[in-house]
Amino acid sequence: MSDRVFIFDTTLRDGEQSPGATMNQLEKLRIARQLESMGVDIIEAGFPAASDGDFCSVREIARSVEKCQVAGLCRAVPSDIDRAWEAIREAAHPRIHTFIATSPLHMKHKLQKEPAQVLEMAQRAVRHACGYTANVEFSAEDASRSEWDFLARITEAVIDCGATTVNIPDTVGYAQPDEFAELIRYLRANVRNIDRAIISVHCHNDLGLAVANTMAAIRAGARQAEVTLSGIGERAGNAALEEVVMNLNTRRNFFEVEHGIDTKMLFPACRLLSHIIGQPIPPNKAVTGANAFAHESGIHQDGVLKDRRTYEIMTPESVGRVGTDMVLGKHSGRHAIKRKLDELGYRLSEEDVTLVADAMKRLADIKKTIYDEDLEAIVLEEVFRIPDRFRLNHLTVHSGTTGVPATAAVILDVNGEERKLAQFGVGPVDATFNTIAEIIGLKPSLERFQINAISGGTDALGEVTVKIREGSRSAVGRGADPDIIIASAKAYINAMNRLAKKTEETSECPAP
Ligand SMILES: CC(=O)SCCNC(=O)CCNC(=O)[C@H](O)C(C)(C)COP(=O)(O)OP(=O)(O)OC[C@H]1O[C@@H](n2cnc3c(N)ncnc32)[C@H](O)[C@@H]1OP(=O)(O)O
Ligand SMILES: CC(C)C(=O)C(=O)O
Repeated sequence: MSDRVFIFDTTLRDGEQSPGATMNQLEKLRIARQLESMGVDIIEAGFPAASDGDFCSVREIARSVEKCQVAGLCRAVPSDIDRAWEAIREAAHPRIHTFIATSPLHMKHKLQKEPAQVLEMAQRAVRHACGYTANVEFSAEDASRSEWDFLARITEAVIDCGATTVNIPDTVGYAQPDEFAELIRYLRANVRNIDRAIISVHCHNDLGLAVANTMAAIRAGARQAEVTLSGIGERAGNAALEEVVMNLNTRRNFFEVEHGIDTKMLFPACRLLSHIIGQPIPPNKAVTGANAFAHESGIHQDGVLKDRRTYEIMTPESVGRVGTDMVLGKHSGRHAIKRKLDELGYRLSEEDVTLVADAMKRLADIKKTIYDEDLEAIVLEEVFRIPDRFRLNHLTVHSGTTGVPATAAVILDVNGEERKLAQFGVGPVDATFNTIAEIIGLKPSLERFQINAISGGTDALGEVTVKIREGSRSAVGRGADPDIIIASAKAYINAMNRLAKKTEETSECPAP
């Protein structure tokens, strides 16, 4: 058996099924590029038959990603498979991923089919997909609640039809680690041709066991792990990529398998995702949470001061959380900035480094020390921001205790045309948002407003996240600035841009 575990990232497909985690095409492309430079083996880019928007995103990712395989998910029906192939066929390494449920519950009540019909559909689907490519994955949805004998028969049948990866999902997060490992061992022992395919697992987190089940399955012989950044996904989510990879790394002697991930890119990738979907990383999140390497109590601090290994089983540096002695400020040059970006896990083009360097100099004029978090906020703001239709040119706010309502005067660039207006509000943020909304001509409801200080001190960058909604469409936006009212305006405008982008994408993506 191979000692290499393939990392299959489904942030852009199952991850996007997480409530509130919708991404637009450009954002998906950015995540895909980050995954590619991190060394992910397969990117599941979406479900092309779901919508024209999904189709276009998958096609764009397939066109631009070179090193990874790009998978498109589809039901076991010919029209879905055709659509998936259409979307991924320009990829350097395309993969069709087709699935059908195999548990008695799903077959009887959802598919309303007999097991024999499901078996037949699975075989036909794999044969149909193999007509397009030799790289075909088959998933037995709800495998962990399926009858083992039937699961073994369908697995053997799809391998005979040409499937090269067979995925065993714990679709509803029901399995227990020992039991799931036993299932993998059972399939290895009872599927005649199992050596012709890679066994994959795809675990959900309904009982908080997604990573534990994935690790147990790898121990039992699974050689592909389906994961998402930060574990986002349907309901309680999927196994978190960063946790699975750091289990493999930290307990290398226990698992005795290799993977191709550059672990220094884990933290930046999760931060990028968090920025894009507007969902902060919980402080106690393993590997990437703010507290994951923090030591609060005296005995722990004493131990760490004497030898970090007493309470740290991995180093923050190994997952891309760096704190070096190189401090950036207004006198820093391009080389230092580039080196720091590299340490932080951002592999940027020369053009993007220039954007970051210019923004850093502007910030350094008003803030003496630029911390890593400040630089990261600049990257997210300057490089990973979608092209703006609305841009803030000027903002002045008056507020205080004088009895005069807060007033905001805003100059916005709207599609290249300068527009100005002043409005009142209950407070400075309300006045600013009212004015911006009036200029743009949209009046979305504000569902979330959150502000965090990025680094310490009263001159810290403030990072604002907002979520707005207009009818069925919602969008999150972020903005960072040492002035929290400006950060709020940037976040609101960013959300407005993303709301507008969502409308454009649905109408822009033509069926091929
Ligand atoms: C576990 C997972 O994460 S699975 C992936 C989940 N992702 C998605 O569902 C993607 C988004 N989905 C969609 O956009 C839509 O559901 C579509 C386009 C796929 C299908 O839409 P519709 O044709 O309107 O069907 P709808 O979603 O209402 O019902 C699903 C149908 O597919 C059938 N079906 C479900 N899974 C499969 C499968 N793997 N293979 C074949 N048929 C299937 C269902 O039995 C049902 O059939 P029926 O209409 O004969 O009762
Ligand atoms: C389609 C499969 C892979 C899936 O997402 C699941 O079973 O959860």
